[in-house]
Amino acid sequence: MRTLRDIPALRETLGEYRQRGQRIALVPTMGNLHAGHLALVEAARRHGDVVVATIFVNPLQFGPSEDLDAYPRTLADDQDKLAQAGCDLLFTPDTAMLYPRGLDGQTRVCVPAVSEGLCGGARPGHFDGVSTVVSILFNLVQPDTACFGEKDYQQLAVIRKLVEDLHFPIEIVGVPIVRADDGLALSSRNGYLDPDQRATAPSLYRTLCELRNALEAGEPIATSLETGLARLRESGFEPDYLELRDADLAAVTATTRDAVLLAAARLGPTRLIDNLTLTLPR
Ligand SMILES: Nc1ncnc2c1ncn2[C@@H]1O[C@H](COP(=O)(O)OP(=O)(O)OP(=O)(O)O)[C@@H](O)[C@H]1O
Ligand SMILES: CC(C)(CO)[C@@H](O)C(=O)[O-]
Ligand code: BAL
Repeated sequence: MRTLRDIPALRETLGEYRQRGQRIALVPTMGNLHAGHLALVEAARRHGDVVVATIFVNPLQFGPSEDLDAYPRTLADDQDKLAQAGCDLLFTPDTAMLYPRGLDGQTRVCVPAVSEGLCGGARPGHFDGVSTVVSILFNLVQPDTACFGEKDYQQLAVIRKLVEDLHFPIEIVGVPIVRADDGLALSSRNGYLDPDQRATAPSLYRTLCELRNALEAGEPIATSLETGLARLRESGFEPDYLELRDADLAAVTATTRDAVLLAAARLGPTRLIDNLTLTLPR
């Protein structure tokens, strides 16, 4: 696996792939890789002839009081994992390479509606930062396919709309959530949890499972969500949101069948997200 840090070298190598007629599958990440990321690489291998991963902790998607500085940076370990997983090329630009005018002068991409509420409500400007960096990566790599995790359900919806609205000729592949044995969705931020918090963390998933069962059995939505929120608080979480939306993240109506439960909740300073799809009864 090659690791490249600058744009001209990236373009040269991508040009060689294209000359050979190879289809390019992209896996954008912020590093500190775990089995969830490696599932994206596996999906990328199925969809492309060459896999290009990126590691960039994007300052544009972090709020001023968020964990940009603390975010784990583990490049050597990530390189080993990616090479073993069959990644062909790793692009690891720094901030000056992607945003040469600085963050304030940077042109931004905003995907309306779907970026609002949920994580977009709790993290103002977050999805503009994601949409901007993903657009830059799409323009630089010009992949045939790009893989994103369903753990970041709203992010995946934002990127699908971005690709449609900006006419990027890229197939977006959503990859199912990879969980620990106790159900906790794998996340780089799980590393912030102390042992007690790590023992509590799976109750986010357990609460979503209980709620899904209640909703699929026809329990009323509002009271089920209230019970779920109370359960999270009893477990020690401070919820940002717990919502039921339709599969496209629009409000649920009387005719909605395919729905998704989405939650973000804090355990101490650590913010965890998770979601579960379900089918509402007729
Ligand atoms: N458990 C998981 N299962 C499937 N995909 C995942 C999982 N965790 C992360 N991903 C996906 O990996 C990609 C890169 O995510 P990122 O590098 O932010 O990792 P992360 O573990 O989600 O970190 P964070 O703690 O910042 O949310 C995203 O498309 C994300 O949805
Ligand atoms: C898509 C992404 C790599 C953009 O920085 C990031 O939001 C992530 O890791 O999910
Ligand atoms: N996994 C999404 C990146 C973020 O939380 O900033």
